[in-house]
Amino acid sequence: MLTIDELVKHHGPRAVLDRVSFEARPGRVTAFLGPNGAGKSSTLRVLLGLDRADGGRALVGGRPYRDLRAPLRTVGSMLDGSGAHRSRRARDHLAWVARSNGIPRRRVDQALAAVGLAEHARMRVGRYSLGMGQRLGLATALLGEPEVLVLDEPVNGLDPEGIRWIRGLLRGHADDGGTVLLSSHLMSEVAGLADDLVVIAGGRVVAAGGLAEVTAGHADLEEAFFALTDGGAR
Ligand SMILES: Nc1ncnc2c1ncn2[C@@H]1O[C@H](COP(=O)(O)OP(=O)(O)OP(=O)(O)O)[C@@H](O)[C@H]1O
Repeated sequence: MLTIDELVKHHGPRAVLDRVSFEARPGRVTAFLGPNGAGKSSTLRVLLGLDRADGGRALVGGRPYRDLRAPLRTVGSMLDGSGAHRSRRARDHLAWVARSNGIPRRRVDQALAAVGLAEHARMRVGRYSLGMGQRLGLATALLGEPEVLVLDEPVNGLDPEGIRWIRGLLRGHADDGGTVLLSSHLMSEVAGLADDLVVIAGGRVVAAGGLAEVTAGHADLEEAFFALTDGGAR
């Protein structure tokens, strides 16, 4: 369960988050949608303890991220690709992350297999394609078998087969009772995957609810998105 409650964030005099509130619930895939610069990454950075809010709260299972005892075993995340150094081999990177979070070493190969990188485990990350880097980022998120997944633009760089694969993976996680929050600025990416939508524009939540609820009265998800975000130009 993720709870974002009246979150406020300023950069200089500008409010980039203006009392943002929503929930992402277990057993559901929640898509966090908005045009470029809407405030998606800013929200996720506060949620994951990478940035401080100027007001409000962001909670993972009822606690602020910084209070989690074993964060990667509670919430797996992916922001900005794999997070691994280019000179590192994928397996060594994951082993290091596992060690730092008290995660059993056997999880390294399991996570690599889960994202289809078992055969490239010893390759240096600098030689990975964009899509392979995304898969490694996901392996890192899955490493601690967390209940919650928070993914910023997870589909970036994936080919159609990769997109289909990640959809199945996230669907399976939610169907097993997990909580999935993923951000996207592309409607087509989340159509057919998300159960719930949160639409943000100009730092404010402009719609939130079930897929059918948010898209009611619009021809499709894309039409709803443009209507809710003033064509993404806000
Ligand atoms: N460190 C910073 N200093 C100043 N402004 C910032 C900073 N970080 C973000 N912003 C501004 O905050 C606003 C929200 O940015 P954010 O990255 O959260 O948007 P986003 O919805 O994730 O967009 P995108 O889809 O392009 O990733 C933008 O106008 C951005 O320029």
